[in-house]
Amino acid sequence: MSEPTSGCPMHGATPSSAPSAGESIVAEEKAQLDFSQSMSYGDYLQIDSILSAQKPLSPAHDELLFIIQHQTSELWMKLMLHELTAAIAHIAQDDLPPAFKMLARVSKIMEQLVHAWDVLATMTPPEYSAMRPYLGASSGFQSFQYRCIEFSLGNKNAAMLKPHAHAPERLALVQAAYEAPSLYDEALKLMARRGIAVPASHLQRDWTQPYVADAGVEAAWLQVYRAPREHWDLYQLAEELTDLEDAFRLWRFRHVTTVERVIGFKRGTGGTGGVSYLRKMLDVVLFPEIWSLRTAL
Ligand code: HEM
Ligand SMILES: N[C@@H](CC(=O)c1ccccc1NC=O)C(=O)O
Repeated sequence: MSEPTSGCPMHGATPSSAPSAGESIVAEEKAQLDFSQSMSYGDYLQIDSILSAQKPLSPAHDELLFIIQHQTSELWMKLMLHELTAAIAHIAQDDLPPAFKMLARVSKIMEQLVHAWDVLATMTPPEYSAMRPYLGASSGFQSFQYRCIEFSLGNKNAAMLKPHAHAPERLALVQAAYEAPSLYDEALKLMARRGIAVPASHLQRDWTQPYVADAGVEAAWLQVYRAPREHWDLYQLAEELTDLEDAFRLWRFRHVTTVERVIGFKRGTGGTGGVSYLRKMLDVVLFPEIWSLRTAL
């Protein structure tokens, strides 16, 4: 078993012979204390493997923050993808109530990641500069789970497959998300199955191509928003998509702002212009007609 990277705060405390108040409470509660024969908390959660996965490369104090911030984000992204892929599958099967539950969870996870920036923003430019040289050419740009999320939400771009070309298993996952209909594509197919006219160009197409906004699709959503009671679940779906894109926009904004406060306008380790690239990403609109219909309503 590998050692955890940090010590327990109580390490070194000597137990006294008389039972303490805490010990009496534990005895009264009859909590199980012997785990030599049964599965414990750490066994079930694989805590040893999680806590041995932080391997700072620099002597900088703040590198542990940086690593944990990214690792926890990747764990939340794993759950997001789990929920998102299941939600897409449920929509494709006309089974909306579970999809609503899953999409609401995805939005809450995204909100959680928005708030997570507050922790990272405690790192100052000199603190980050101390560890940045150790990052080499690595960058969040190469996160395969992040790319799967972008693709599942319809932001398709073939160039984003390239950083995964050297790792066939990961490439296959990103490629699958790239080739599949996105959440929005499935929402439009659902709308057509419900008898609302959606342009054929948006129902059967090469799903690897970036989504192009369309007046006919806006007209379709307008029918829903002009008579919500008649199309309640499509209306609810559209509002859940709005929640999700709203939260994602906040995440992008907090990212670019944190990056500017930490590295200014330096180029990114991933090779992009840095803040200039991330600012371009603020212009991405995932579900365009869901936003434009509001002006037309
Ligand atoms: C001090 C903290 C951070 C800095 C300075 C930073 C900087 C950058 C920069 C400059 C880029 C552009 C790509 C490049 O050339 O490297 C980028 C992309 C990215 N970063 Fe960060 N980042 C930070 C924290 C984070 C965190 C906590 C996450 C959470 C997972 C994250 C996820 C990403 C992702 C997913 C991309 C790709 C975005 C896209 O392609 O739209 N970054 N980051
Ligand atoms: N792109 C960042 C480096 C960076 O933030 C990073 C490096 C390794 C793993 C994750 C990272 N986070 C987001 O890009 C930079 O240019 O400083």
